[in-house]
Amino acid sequence: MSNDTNTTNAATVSTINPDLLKERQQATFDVERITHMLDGSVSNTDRRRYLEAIIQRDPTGIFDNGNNHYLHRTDRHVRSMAKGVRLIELCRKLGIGNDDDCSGEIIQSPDFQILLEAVADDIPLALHWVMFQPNIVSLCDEQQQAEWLPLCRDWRMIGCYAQTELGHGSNIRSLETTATFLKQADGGMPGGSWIIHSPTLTSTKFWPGTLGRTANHAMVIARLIDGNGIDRGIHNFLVPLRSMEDHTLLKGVTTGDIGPKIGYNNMDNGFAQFDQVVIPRRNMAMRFASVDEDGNYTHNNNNDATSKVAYITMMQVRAMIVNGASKALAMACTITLRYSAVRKQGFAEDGKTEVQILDYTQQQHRILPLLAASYAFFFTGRKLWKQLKDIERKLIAASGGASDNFNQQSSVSKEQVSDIHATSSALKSFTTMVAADGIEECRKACGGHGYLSCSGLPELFTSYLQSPTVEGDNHMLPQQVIRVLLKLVQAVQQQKQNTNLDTYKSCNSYALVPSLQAIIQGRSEQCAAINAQDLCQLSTLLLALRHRAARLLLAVSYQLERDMTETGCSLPTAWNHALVAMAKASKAYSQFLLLQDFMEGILHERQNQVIGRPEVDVLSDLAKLLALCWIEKDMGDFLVDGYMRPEHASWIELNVLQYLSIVRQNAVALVDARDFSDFRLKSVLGRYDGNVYPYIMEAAQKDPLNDVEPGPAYEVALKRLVRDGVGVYSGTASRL
Ligand SMILES: Cc1cc2nc3c(=O)[nH]c(=O)nc-3n(C[C@H](O)[C@H](O)[C@H](O)COP(=O)(O)OP(=O)(O)OC[C@H]3O[C@@H](n4cnc5c(N)ncnc54)[C@H](O)[C@@H]3O)c2cc1C
Repeated sequence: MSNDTNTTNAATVSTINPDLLKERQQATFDVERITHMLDGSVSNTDRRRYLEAIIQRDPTGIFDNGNNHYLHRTDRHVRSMAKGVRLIELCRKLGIGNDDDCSGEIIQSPDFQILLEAVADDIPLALHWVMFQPNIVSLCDEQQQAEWLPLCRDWRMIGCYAQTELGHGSNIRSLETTATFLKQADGGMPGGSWIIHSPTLTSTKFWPGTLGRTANHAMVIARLIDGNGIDRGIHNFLVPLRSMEDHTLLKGVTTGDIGPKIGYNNMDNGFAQFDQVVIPRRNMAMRFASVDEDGNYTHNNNNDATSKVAYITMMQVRAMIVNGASKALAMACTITLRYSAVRKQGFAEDGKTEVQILDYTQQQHRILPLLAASYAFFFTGRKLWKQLKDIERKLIAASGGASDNFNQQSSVSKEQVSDIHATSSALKSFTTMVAADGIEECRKACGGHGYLSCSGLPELFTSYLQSPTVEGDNHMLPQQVIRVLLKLVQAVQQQKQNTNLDTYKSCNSYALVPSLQAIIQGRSEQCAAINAQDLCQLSTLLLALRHRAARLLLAVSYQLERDMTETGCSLPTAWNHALVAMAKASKAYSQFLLLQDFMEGILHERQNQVIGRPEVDVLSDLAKLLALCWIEKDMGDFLVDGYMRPEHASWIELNVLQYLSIVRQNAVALVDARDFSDFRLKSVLGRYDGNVYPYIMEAAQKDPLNDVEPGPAYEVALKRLVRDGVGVYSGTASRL
């Protein structure tokens, strides 16, 4: 393991907590093989460990996170910026990004992502690579890219993505910032200009990360008013905010930080107001639409494939989010499961031996399904990434063709592009919700010590809490999922009228078709398990999740139809009535996909001999536990239409208990396999050596509140109470 070399206080193997040692000794599989599987190969693991060591041993010491909790917000912002700058300096020294396929772009190198994670702190520059640069690549034409990308590569231009306004977030059609065309003849720059303006208070850009104090440019989303005064809706504009020489604000621009947030406070999420800011005409992102020197607006003649490539590129962030959900949840599980193995409360039957809290079934029931989910998210995140890359590759190959030949020229159908949008939307929504709730559950499961900052869990939780909101609010995304899936329902419904379902064959949602057909045709699907043993087969559990997903999807379709035909509701009203059902259907679809990908992933790794039989067994146990717990939680969904019977419900409960105890044996080894260093975990409870108590005390003693005796508040306040008697009861009547 890399962990024992990670911290300055690292324990040697001989000082590892005996309970943790015992947990590791009883593992039934090879931990390293799963680590290699998660990294992608043995050499990837070696490379990751090498890069992590570079961060941990950096001679400047800047990456030390030991004092994070004691720093004031401003100091943390400054320090994390210094980490970001040192990281880039190190990358240049190490030649990261020098490979042919990166052409000097550090952020294109997989090593950069590893180093970023190794830093284990949020870097204020992040939106530059998460949103700003990808926007230039996707939405700007070649000439614009040639001009701006080298500046980004060299970290002269540092950008953010400014879409959300004070008054509007989800409803981007109501954004108010304007970009009004000004001809040269009317006083504009040579070739024409845009005037970027915030006409109202509510049009203030509010929330963009990196905007407040860091970025010198913003990709601003504004309403385009062309030279003929026509509002063309929202478009992207590259707006300089600050001088690239001395970082001073440019004329007409006001920006600042939006203030402390629940978490993610290294980051300067910002506001910006524009007072008639003039930028060149060519600062409009012009790949898909352009405006000429006379202010005439045109949609560029890109074929469908080209626009879909841009769309797919942006969607890749979603795959990263699913993978991020896996890692964040796995970190929380690592902390909580190691701590649960070390922490003892209550007595065993002999009345003397104390019980590891991990042995309580309730503790297992709270944490082990989350551990299983973190593995499921890994397999799905990886598959989603591969699917998106594959579609992107095929679309790029087809992008020379004309728009109307799109389906013929490309092996990617329009249905497939919509389908991957639905898949990624459903998974983003579900996995980030599970991860956010799961981290908090892990925190609570550590009792009082989980409430300590030094447990690492509060910051993990509060930083992660943004994920359900950003990149599509989790409660909005199900609408997009259902909008796509309803077309599949329609195609299945119209099948008798010769509608071709073949176009859906390479779609993820096609897997729902057998259940959709059965339900539509009135053939009742029923769970075939005849005993508890049957009901823990992965294939049986997957069929149950498929049936439920299909049924809930059809329920949305029927509800919309009923509302509109029987009660005469308009579509928007019926749609609003169906929102709750949509959320349920989207979640059910995600669970089906996740289990299916988990099963396929295990098989794939086995076939490629990345893992052996013992690893297959332990991963299959995890997959079973996950599916059983999901079904147990929503049992009503499976009983309501008779898919399952009451005896199935009791078998599920029995099986949950059985698989909790099976998975429990390998719980610590399964989190060890994630190979999070102590440096990354930043948790006294989750330490690899399990020496929890000395380090809790060390953290307490380090608190600056303990620096002076008799306490910093004594002289300025407490003394007046205790010694000077301001609180002494004088017996007089109230004067209020
Ligand atoms: C940490 C953080 C970082 C961010 N970074 C950026 C950034 O870099 N750039 C940027 O531009 N923005 C950024 N944002 C803003 C983010 O994109 C928005 O917060 C998000 O899109 C949600 O919009 P909103 O906050 O206006 O919520 P609202 O749209 O006001 O939503 C509030 C509630 O209403 C519900 N709701 C709204 N409309 C509907 C509807 N039609 N149907 C059903 N329910 C509805 C939502 O589900 C939600 O529960 C960031 C936000 C956070 C918290």
